[in-house]
Amino acid sequence: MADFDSATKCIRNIEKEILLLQSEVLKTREGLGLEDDNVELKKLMEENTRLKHRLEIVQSAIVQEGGSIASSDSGNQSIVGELQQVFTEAIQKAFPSVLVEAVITISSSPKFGDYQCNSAMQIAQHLKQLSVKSSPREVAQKLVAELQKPIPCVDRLEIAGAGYVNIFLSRSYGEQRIMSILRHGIVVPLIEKKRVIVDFSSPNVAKEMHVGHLRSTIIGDSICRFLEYLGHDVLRINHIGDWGTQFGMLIAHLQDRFPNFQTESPPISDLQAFYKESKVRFDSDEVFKKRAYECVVKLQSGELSYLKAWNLICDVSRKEFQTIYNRLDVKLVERGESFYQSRMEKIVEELKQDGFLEEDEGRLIMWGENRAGIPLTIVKSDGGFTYDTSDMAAIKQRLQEEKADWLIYVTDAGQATHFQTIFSCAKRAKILQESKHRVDHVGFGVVLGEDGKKFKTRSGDTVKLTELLNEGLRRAMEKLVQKERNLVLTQEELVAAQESVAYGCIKYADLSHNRNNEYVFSFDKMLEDKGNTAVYLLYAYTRIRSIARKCGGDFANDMQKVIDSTVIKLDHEKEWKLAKVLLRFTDVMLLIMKNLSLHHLCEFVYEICTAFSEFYDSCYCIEKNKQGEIITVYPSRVLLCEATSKVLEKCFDILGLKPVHKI
Ligand SMILES: NC(=[NH2+])NCCC[C@H](N)C(=O)O
Repeated sequence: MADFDSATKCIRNIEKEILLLQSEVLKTREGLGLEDDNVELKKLMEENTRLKHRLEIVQSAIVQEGGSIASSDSGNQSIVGELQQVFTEAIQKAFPSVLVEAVITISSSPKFGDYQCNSAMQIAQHLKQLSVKSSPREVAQKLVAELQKPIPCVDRLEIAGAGYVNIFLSRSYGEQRIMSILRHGIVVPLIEKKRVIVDFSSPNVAKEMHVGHLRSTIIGDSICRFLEYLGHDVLRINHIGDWGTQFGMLIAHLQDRFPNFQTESPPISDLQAFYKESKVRFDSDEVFKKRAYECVVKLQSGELSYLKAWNLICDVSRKEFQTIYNRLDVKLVERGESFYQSRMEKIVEELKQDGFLEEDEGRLIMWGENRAGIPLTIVKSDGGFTYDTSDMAAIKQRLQEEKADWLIYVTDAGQATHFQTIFSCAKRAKILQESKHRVDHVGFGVVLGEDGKKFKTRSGDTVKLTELLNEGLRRAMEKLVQKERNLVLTQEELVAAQESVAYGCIKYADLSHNRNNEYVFSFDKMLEDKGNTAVYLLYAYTRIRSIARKCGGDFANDMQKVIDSTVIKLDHEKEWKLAKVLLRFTDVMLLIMKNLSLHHLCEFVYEICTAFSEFYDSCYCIEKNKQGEIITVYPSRVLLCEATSKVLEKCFDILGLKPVHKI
């Protein structure tokens, strides 16, 4: 592994060098437009030749390093990455004057191969600009001619249509890779490890934790699982709304309702009702309102009995949130808005001093770069801080104190502008540096009911999450009983299956939709056992797991022995098709790294399960006689099942699904 890491580092350095050299070559080439008698021209041309020569040396070094990685038994490299590299090199050799990186896509139909390189058209365009006439098909031919040396993962290349290069994967390469998954497990893709802070869930104290927060919880947790799997150092932050003026009225109301709250814990079970009561008083009673404001000042100045009252109120919500997190198995570190109080004071002073704040009708506002969009309100006209202030203090704390390289915020898409402005202001204030930091606002659409309207109960109230999860459990059990699973499973197994299905389907329904779109919450749909649902996948997985068990002998008891003594052959079309899907795992991971959209992983898992079911329908893994006794077991196929279950397991882990042994 150490060798592997250093080889990758080396490649990365070389790649950087190449980029630098390429840009220099470009600059030098631009010099070619100078008049003939320009003395600089000769120098530049010499420089150009020198750089080109240097580029070739670096490229051949890359090929050597790349070769050593491909031949090492890491068994889990990105196929798209490898093809991209080989094709880009071929482009550079065949068309040295063109600076185009190869684009590799997955073919839309098997007749176009497994992968495709469609760069010939782009290259032809570039050549045209350089006054070289060449059709895309000719370009493709030249490219393929350049690719005569065997590429480890490729069986053959074909030119099709207007100049597409169809790439067919090599079966023996596929067999080796599947064997490697069995021997060494799935190797984590090689990427630079980062310190990432994911801000998600983040409900508000004393207010409803609603389906929007549930979406944030599910998506955020899955993103964390994904990043943790890749080996990043992840801090999961629950940025709860636990500060602000509403605490004034809550504390004032608490003092009246439970005067001895300091010694006896007040029995507030329904904090939302308590909130509503205090709000009614706040809106109708001037004396109460005045007292509420005084309470805020006392709380913010840190007076003990006020802090105590505040904590009591937060505790009620905290407990409610925690039961939801426990049920969904989501881990979070609470660090609410209150955490930033002193930091808000500090950053306001700094922003003032640096001249970033402007007065606007008594408020202090801050514009982002180029004064685009709407400005942040940093200080309200009454001197108070806002949501914007806390996010400015938070971004600074996360980048400077926590030394994060990457910040992710998971909230509804409605907050996109807020975060873009925060990022923009943080750049202006030199807190955020684009060259050093990555920031993402991971937005998502609203949750709708089956009627296409905002998700509400029949009576029009917000749906309580505890009740929603309870309904999930009830409906999951109904489904299991319908399938007569209660007759086969023990009580314990049945409950395990119920929880796995209920929470699994709620999470999966959310994750499998493109998060940018609104999404219709429907228990009926998510509990269907056909189609891209958790139920279908959990059943498929359990079925795959049971195959080895049914084979008995070493298959059931000592899989390692089978792995050590079997050579996988993927002769049947359906075996090969399934294997090719499995081998896309790394590329799916790398895609999600870019766009943090987990529906790609759901589509991938679904594709694995459908490819598996095609394989299982056409290929015997076990043959039985009429009496139902096993007469033949096909070890290679059983191993393909084993590899499939390994890949599925990883994906389920990332999606937060918990498969059960029996279902
Ligand atoms: N750093 C942040 N602003 N995180 C998101 C907070 C979400 C906010 N509490 C809400 O309910 O909408």
